[in-house]
Amino acid sequence: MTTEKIIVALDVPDLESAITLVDKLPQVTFWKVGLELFTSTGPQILEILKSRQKQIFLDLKFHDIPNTVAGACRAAAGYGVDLLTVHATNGKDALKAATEAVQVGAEKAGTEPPKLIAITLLTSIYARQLVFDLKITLELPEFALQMALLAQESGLDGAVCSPQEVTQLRETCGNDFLFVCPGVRPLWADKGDQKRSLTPSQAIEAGADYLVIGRPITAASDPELAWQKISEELHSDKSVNQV
Ligand SMILES: O=C(O)c1cc(=O)[nH]c(=O)n1[C@@H]1O[C@H](COP(=O)(O)O)[C@@H](O)[C@H]1O
Repeated sequence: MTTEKIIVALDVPDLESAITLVDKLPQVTFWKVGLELFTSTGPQILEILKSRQKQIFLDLKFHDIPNTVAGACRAAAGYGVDLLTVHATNGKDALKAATEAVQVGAEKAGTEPPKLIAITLLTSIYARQLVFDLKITLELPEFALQMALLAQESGLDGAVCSPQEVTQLRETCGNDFLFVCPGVRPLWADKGDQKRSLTPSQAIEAGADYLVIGRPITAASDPELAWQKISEELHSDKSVNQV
């Protein structure tokens, strides 16, 4: 297993903190820029990551009417990023429009289109919340599966799902569909707001193509040591890890 499958979530408030972290972790090849950092810095952070030859997951989780989602995807595809997110619950019309829009946006900018992936169900949601707050009566794994299938039928490249559901989703969607799994926690890390997590090696074993890991690395007192511990866990393929 290679650490190239780890995408580190650059969830920091400003450009200075982002650059400090990127420079502290030169081994990280794939960074995720999400809502906090992109809202704070705009595309400048993407240019900085590209100048350091990093792969970029632009996680803006678009959720809106088809025309608006398509416009946002067209613009985002122009940045030349590698992965881009929308919510599967946008529905089929918006997902199809988004799929076309990334092609158009990338072509216009003269760059490769990003792989477009859909959020199935946020990893911070647990089964009781799905029923009692969101009023969704499908069993949680079934709901996640239906959202992945909707994304696949709409022409997307993959989905974001919890590592707890990835095996089942992979079985149905097949190996050509990309699965990116956040909610990954080594045993020594705090779960925080993540409700459906597995350890890094369990997540890989379950069939994730990529793991997204943020705070266990970025909020650690020693991010380099945290990265090293996770890499060692993956290389030794052990899910049991000591502090
Ligand atoms: O799209 C995502 O990356 C995402 C989807 C999801 O269901 N759950 C989830 O945690 N994420 C993101 O993955 C990252 C997880 O960060 P940590 O909980 O700090 O490891 C955050 O940047 C979230 O925005």
